[in-house]
Amino acid sequence: MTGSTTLTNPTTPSQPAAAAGRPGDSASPAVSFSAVSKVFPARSGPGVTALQDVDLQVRRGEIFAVVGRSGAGKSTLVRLINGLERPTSGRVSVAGTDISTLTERQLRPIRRRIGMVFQQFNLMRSRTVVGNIAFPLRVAGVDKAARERRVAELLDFVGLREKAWQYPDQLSGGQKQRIGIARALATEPTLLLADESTSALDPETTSEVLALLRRVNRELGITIVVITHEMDVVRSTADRVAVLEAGRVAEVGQVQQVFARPTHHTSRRFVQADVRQQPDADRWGQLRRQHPAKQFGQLVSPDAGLLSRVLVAGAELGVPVEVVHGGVSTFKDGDFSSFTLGIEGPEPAVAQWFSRAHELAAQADGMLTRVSGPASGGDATAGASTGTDNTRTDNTGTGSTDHTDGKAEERR
Ligand SMILES: Nc1ncnc2c1ncn2[C@@H]1O[C@H](COP(=O)(O)OP(=O)(O)OP(=O)(O)O)[C@@H](O)[C@H]1O
Repeated sequence: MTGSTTLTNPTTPSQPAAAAGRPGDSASPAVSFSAVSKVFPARSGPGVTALQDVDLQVRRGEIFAVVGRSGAGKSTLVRLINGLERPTSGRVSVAGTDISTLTERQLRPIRRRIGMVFQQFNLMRSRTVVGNIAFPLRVAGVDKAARERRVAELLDFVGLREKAWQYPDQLSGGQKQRIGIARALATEPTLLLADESTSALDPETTSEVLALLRRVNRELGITIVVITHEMDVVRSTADRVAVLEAGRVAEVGQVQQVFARPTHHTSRRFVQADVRQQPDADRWGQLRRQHPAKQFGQLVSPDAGLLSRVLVAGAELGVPVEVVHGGVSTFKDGDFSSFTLGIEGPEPAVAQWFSRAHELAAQADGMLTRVSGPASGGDATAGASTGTDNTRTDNTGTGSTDHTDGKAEERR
């Protein structure tokens, strides 16, 4: 039995290099969408535009998340990557091969290099765990001895060897998904598509499955595209994220960057739903009642050390600054801090502190937004986003949704 990280390839290496995503083709991205639109014809009328002018590149070796609300076009995007749908216009390439015009037969070796993990696991109830994992190997024509070796390796990798002869109905949801992942890895894919792979699981089991996906990426070097509507999945798992809104890419970037400075109103809503460290409307009201003499600033940054630097700047300028709300969120490769600060003192000194703190925040790839005015509740994430103009003051404390949306549209 080999160790958990030394998975071998039982399939015959008959696929063309570009399709398989093997070395020699290393310059091309794992997946590339160029001006892709997908329109589903309707019985009458213009049809449903599921994706419109999508330009995206998934880099080799990364975990790339696609987040969007129901109907945003996430599943259509996945189905275009594995060739189950064809673009109405534009080009979809997998490991450098344009798959938009390939026949079913030409698509087969490419699909073999793409593993799929599903929300509802899609295990065959009539087959044992071994039978389920071995199934794609049977289809690929792998002989019995190689199949058995591979299944044993995969069961070790996902830590479920003792379940080998059980049936799916005898497994918990998390175990089913780990078997689903083992099956997806059977033919040694270079790309894994995880479509809402944790949506049916409780939070603890979700963490286990996401940890397994991170191991698949780290130890096996497999590129992963994670489709989700949950920002905490993005935060804890992905390197980069694309936010889909009504079939268009609203925003794409490094996960921490998108959390720190979401530039589109849809991204802001997703971030806001996840970053609990920012006060909601009730908490804003409470803060203003507790600190009637204070002004407020919202400090966000991937650098947790920024907080102490802005506090020191306050001490140097004789402006008392204190943390009144906030905390640190954990990401795949680091942290993201969000603190609400209460600032007190005469206006020239406070303005001087804001100016200095803005500079410090910019140096730390973070952002400080000044929040003041009537106690009308707050929307700190939206406020933070408007604060890309560092000199701005959010006088409503609500993030002025109309204004921020307008800004975001300009930036698209
Ligand atoms: N085969 C189809 N025929 C017609 N319309 C479709 C088809 N597949 C998807 N659509 C439409 O395309 C749009 C995008 O659907 P898609 O399933 O890709 O979204 P989604 O983001 O995956 O949503 P969900 O999270 O609910 O699964 C929706 O308006 C949907 O109704």
